[in-house]
Amino acid sequence: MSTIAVLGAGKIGESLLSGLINAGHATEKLLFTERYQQRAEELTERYGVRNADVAEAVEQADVLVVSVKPQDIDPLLELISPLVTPEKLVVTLCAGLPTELFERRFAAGTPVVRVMPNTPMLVGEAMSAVSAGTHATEAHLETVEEMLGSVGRVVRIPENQQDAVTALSGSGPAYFFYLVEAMIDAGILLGLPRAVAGELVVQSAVGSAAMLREGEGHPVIMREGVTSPGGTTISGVRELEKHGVRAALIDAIEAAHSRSVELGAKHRADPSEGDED
Ligand SMILES: NC(=O)C1=CN([C@@H]2O[C@H](COP(=O)(O)OP(=O)(O)OC[C@H]3O[C@@H](n4cnc5c(N)ncnc54)[C@H](OP(=O)(O)O)[C@@H]3O)[C@@H](O)[C@H]2O)C=CC1
Ligand SMILES: O=C(O)[C@@H]1CCC=N1
Repeated sequence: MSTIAVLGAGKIGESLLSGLINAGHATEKLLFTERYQQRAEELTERYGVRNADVAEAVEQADVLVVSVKPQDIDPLLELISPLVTPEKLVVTLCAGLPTELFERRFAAGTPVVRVMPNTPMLVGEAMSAVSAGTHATEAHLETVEEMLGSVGRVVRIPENQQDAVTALSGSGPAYFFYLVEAMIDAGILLGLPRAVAGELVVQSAVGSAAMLREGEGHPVIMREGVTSPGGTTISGVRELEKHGVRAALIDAIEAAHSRSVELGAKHRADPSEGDED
């Protein structure tokens, strides 16, 4: 079992720690670094995982998971670049940041794998997409896939698709939660108690997700199955169309993509690559 250090245990770093522990990863084989002592103490208390300073984490871990905000990457790289050797595997979860940024900063030959996961990792239902950097081998990819496979599903993609994946499945849970929030508000408007509205909406979401996962048809076919002629659903769907909800979702995901490109632009060897949007 590899020793994994999470560098920056914020929301996604904590999701990973929690998901790995739930999946049976030994807590002694997990480490994390954090900026603030209070946050570090909370996490150690919650998960029984050891907080380390950066030097200790880099020395002791086989796999270094970089999970700070893209805006915080430079100071972290300053600290770890002199310490990381090519025997380590670096896994970056940072939106927008290309593997070549890490490769430029680390010792020649250091393997880097870029990953875009999502927070359902917390409950073992993440969707993660992985891309190998220049020096990452099949064995490195398999190590990452094994780690992420224990907390959800994993696909391999070319790195030039990572910004799109970030917008779609990285940010995706936020859009589903937003929809659920809005539907619960509608229940409240119609006079249902909040708890009842919440249960109705969440179970409807879970049931719909299960049908989608079973893959028994295209989402359009499943929606048609709910939409009785002259019935209630078509009245609702007409409002969604009138308000341009489909276009709004497409625009939202396109905007998230642009932001991912923008976050990476200043770190690319050729910054003009970020100018496409
Ligand atoms: N949240 C999500 O759903 C997803 C996030 N990601 C990516 O994961 C990364 C983290 O995102 P998220 O978890 O949301 O952000 P958070 O801000 O919650 O987490 C980042 C954590 O890293 C800490 N940190 C910053 N610099 C250092 C440092 N030098 N050493 C140790 N700890 C440090 C931050 O501390 P402080 O609070 O003081 O800033 C914070 O606790 C981002 O790059 C994001 O793109 C990828 C997929 C999904
Ligand atoms: O909002 C963000 O930037 C991160 C990346 C994908 C999900 N959360």
